Amino acid sequence: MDSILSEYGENFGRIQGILMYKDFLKYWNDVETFQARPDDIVIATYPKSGTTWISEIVDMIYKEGDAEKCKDAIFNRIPFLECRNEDVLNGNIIYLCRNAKDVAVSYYYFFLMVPIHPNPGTFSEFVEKFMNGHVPYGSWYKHTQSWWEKRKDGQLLFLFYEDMKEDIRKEVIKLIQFLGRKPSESLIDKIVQHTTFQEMKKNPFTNYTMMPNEFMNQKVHSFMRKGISGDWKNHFTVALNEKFDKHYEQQMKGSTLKFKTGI
Ligand SMILES: Nc1ncnc2c1ncn2[C@@H]1O[C@H](COP(=O)(O)O)[C@@H](OP(=O)(O)O)[C@H]1O
Ligand SMILES: CCc1ccc(OS(=O)(=O)O)cc1
Repeated sequence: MDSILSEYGENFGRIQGILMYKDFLKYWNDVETFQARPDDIVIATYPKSGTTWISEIVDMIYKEGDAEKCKDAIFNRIPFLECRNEDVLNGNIIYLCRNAKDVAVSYYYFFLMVPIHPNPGTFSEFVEKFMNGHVPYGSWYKHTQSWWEKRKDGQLLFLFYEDMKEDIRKEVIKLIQFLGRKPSESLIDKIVQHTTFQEMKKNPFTNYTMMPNEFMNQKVHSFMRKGISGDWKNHFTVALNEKFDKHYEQQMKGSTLKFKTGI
């Protein structure tokens, strides 16, 4: 066992070198051999980028804006398909990404509240792990860039959390159109209203309160923590920010993928 893996403990393993929850590895073969149908929709995200938010919006589109039909835990309505062989992926894909600094902040608090994780240490120690990809799902830099390159293949709608924060109506219209539906004002209104941070925070089907405390301890803080862009400014010191930016430039060199780092 390598030193990173031993720090994470028995509930973690590696797949293709990437750190992963062991429970997700059990069915890895099924994940790899999964065949999407052309009318399937796959949502892809790096953790803490707004997976729950985009999932609720997509399900509301499918349920034609009827929130009554969305009354089951979000992870049952939109099940996780963690990782798979992209070559056989012929369904439509929605990729949602979020700037690295806010993801690192959100991930840090996720480590603190979900006891399966090792103690993340100080924020700056955690950021070091994040920069090295020593977190579940591995390197944010590789994840986002590989999906950014795939957008050219078509069938992929690439969205940004920051754009959703800035103008949710615009992004919801893009989603409705991508899913081949008509963006009526009434459908957009219902979705926008139902998926605000405040609504999703109090909705037991999206706020993960259905999970027992032993799995997710919402006494530490709620799963729906802040839901803002730019919270990194409250966590990164000037020195840490400079170090992060330097590393970021190296990792993203040559990439045309650009983020808004705070609205
Ligand atoms: N409706 C919404 N609007 C804005 N942010 C939302 C949201 N629903 C969830 N989020 C935020 O998305 C992050 C969780 O992402 P995921 O679902 O991929 O785990 C959390 O970020 P914060 O920890 O910064 O608050 C959470 O608050
Ligand atoms: C700890 C299990 C778990 C749950 C949810 C995850 O995804 S996300 O952060 O909501 O994107 C990842 C791991």
